[in-house]
Amino acid sequence: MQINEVINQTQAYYVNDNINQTKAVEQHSNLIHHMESIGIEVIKLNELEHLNEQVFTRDIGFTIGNTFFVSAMKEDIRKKEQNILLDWLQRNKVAYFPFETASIEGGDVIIDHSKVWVGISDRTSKEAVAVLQSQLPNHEVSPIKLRKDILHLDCIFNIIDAQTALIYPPAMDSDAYLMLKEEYTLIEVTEEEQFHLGPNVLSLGNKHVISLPENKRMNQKLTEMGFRITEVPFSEIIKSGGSFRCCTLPLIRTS
Ligand SMILES: NC(=[NH2+])NCCC[C@H](N)C(=O)O
Repeated sequence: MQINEVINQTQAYYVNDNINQTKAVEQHSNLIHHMESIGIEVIKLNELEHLNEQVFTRDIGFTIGNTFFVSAMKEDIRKKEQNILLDWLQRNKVAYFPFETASIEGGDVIIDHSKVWVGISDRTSKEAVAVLQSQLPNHEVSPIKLRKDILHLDCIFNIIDAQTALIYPPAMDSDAYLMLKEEYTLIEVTEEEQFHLGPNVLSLGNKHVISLPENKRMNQKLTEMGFRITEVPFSEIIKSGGSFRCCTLPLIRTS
């Protein structure tokens, strides 16, 4: 994992410093270890050395109800990741819906039962949102316009239990913010926490959340609200623009 080709703002910031690969691999293994230790079955796709973004598996697809949607990636380097996913889906006989035209990436798709929030970003288009809505007649798919410098919706918004969400309001359209405020108790993160991808925690259910040790204030606030925080170091991986949510892709949703 390295920053060779800059495809987002976080990478632009860290490109000279770049990624300590040994440390990145160690941090990623540690995340998997934590997940397995609480009974999550982790499936790893084949890794290809030259696919530097492959760790961000969240973006290549998403499950809604019983359907697995295969994303249409915007960046060429990431399109190559899809072959490995398609091969796995076919070998395991998992049916899927492939987005073929307009681009959409899983980091922009946040699912809450019958509500689906989709970031409109440089990576995800309005056209794709319309296709998604047509595939999901029993869901309400709502677009959320993101500020230009924001990569994906999950960099600024994440649902962590039935009624609570983390949010960085300045980076989204104000109408969308008001809509989300109606739905959730919103915990606002600071600019610095957003820069460190604070909202991109991994929510494991039952108020258990995996978060970065750097985001002390945010973690403390969550703890006070009754969440159980496991701090997992991920400093090398976030240099490429994604954190815990981006590095995971749930395959089964019960609702
Ligand atoms: N779900 C996410 N926020 N993913 C982050 C992906 C980061 C990756 N370097 C990219 O630019 O595509």
